[in-house]
Amino acid sequence: MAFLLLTLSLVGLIGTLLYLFLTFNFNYWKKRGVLGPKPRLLLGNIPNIVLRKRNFQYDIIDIYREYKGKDRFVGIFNVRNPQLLIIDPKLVQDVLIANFRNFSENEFSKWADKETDPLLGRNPFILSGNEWKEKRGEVTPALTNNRIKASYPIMLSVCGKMTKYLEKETKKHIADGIEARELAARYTTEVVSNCIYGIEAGAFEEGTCEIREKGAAVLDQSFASIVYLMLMSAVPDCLRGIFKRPFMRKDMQTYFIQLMKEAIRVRQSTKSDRVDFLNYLLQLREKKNLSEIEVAAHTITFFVDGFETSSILISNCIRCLAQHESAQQKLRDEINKTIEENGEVSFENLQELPYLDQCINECLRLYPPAIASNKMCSNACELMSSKDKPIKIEKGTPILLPYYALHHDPEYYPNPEAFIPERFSPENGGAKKYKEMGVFLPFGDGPRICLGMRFALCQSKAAVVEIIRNWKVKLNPRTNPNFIIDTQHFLCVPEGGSWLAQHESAQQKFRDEINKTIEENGEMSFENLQELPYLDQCINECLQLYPPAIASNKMCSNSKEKPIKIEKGTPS
Ligand code: HEM
Repeated sequence: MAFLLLTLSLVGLIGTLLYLFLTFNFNYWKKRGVLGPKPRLLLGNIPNIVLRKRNFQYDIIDIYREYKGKDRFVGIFNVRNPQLLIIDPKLVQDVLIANFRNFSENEFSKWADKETDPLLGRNPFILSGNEWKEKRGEVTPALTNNRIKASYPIMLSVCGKMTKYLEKETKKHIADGIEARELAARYTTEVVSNCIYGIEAGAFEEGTCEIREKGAAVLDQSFASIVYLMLMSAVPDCLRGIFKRPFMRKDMQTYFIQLMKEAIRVRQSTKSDRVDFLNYLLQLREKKNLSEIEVAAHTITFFVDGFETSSILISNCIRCLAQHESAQQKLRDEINKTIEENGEVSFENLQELPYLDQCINECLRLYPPAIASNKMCSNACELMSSKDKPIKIEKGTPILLPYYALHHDPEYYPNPEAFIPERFSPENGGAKKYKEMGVFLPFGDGPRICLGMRFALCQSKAAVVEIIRNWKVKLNPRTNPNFIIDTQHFLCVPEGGSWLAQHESAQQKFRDEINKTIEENGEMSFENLQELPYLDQCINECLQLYPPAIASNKMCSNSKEKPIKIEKGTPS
């Protein structure tokens, strides 16, 4: 009995201590005069990090909507940890640009470091202070316009491989069609392998592609890691070191270091002088005497920050165009006109195609791959509330910038759920207008703006051009037409995927018919020409769509009294 009483008292004591630990901070924002929803025990204000009934970002979007107009920011809790959610776009700009000195760190830097994560810990996204400046400074020259231009022919050659792959796949008649993100991931894997390591990944070949699998695994693991680190926010700062674990598995690190070594070996043995990323890294290694780990860390940046984000942009853009046939046709016309005039879509053309730019921007607005940005206060400072009351922000306070919620706010974007590329037309002020308002942030802004933005836009635009010029894209019925952010993902990925309806490109089907005839008969005889069924169908469809004689002007040749009196000579 005494033992039972003792056990019960102990359980009660532990329960009470745990309860106090989890809730003692719940008046943190109230004490500072910051508005905010009441947090729940264990769940805080972002319950779906734990419950996983929907993507936890929807919890944040709901709070944004509820508190918009009430103040410039909201005080919320992640489990028990106070965070400041910014609502006013002017304040978002302040955090990113004007007041950068006080918000220069990403919250992620609390969780990863060079000791636990030798490769990820050297990524500019994670670093802070002088180390961040140094590493960012090292990668920046590798992504100049000239280097991206030098990579453009490689991107075009990967585009060609993608088309061949699609031609093969469409003949297989898979009931569900082709999943757009899977297709785009093959493309970005091949581009990154070629541009960064100078080696072929074989991402469009039959069977498994090792680089693709490893690249995807780095990020799959990251989702679990994000959930883990959100939960670990509940742990006091002084205890965090005990729970630190690497985000990248040891075998992955070894794989990517080996890959980089092999790439360097091949480059040096072929004495190639390709002006690409690897070439730049080799020069940098010499100049700064970089270690193996440091060089490998730079290559990993592309996999971690660029591979998945770009494939999401490409697949979401194709999805939007598949759902909006007239936009798709308008884009195809723009591409075809450029090819007609220049014989190709050059690197310069790609930057200038206005409708392509609008489609990409509208897709980045609707579905920004990074749904929100998690910053951290790096120096204690004050932020002004809407009533001009200064609020003290402590060093280390997480600051949440809700990119998706801003992009979907009807005050800035009327009819925000609709795909309307024309919002970004030059006549409407283009993307610049929204950037200046602080409401268009797919790549962030300020000194920590995405380093790979131009590379990402170039590879994504090249892929979209390639697909749209060759294929009429439609969604397979397996695709949920409503875009619901996947519960399992921390980036803007649709639940269930975007399945593209399979149909052969008319051009390819036509080419196959001609080749088959020549193969069988050695030539295209006069008789063959009359008999080719698909040629006949194409010609008829074209005549129906664009009859060379737009109308016919006939004349009544007999005067008739009934039923309608038509005088002789009346044109009809
Ligand atoms: C469509 C594709 C991409 C999107 C939407 C995207 C988006 C972003 C966003 C939102 C940030 C954080 C900005 C902030 O709020 O602080 C970021 C940072 C970053 N991105 Fe990207 N990104 C893309 C592709 C790439 C690529 C291809 C690279 C390859 C190098 C890259 C490298 C980085 C790096 C290194 C950072 C950290 C910069 C810093 O902290 O100084 N990104 N990106």
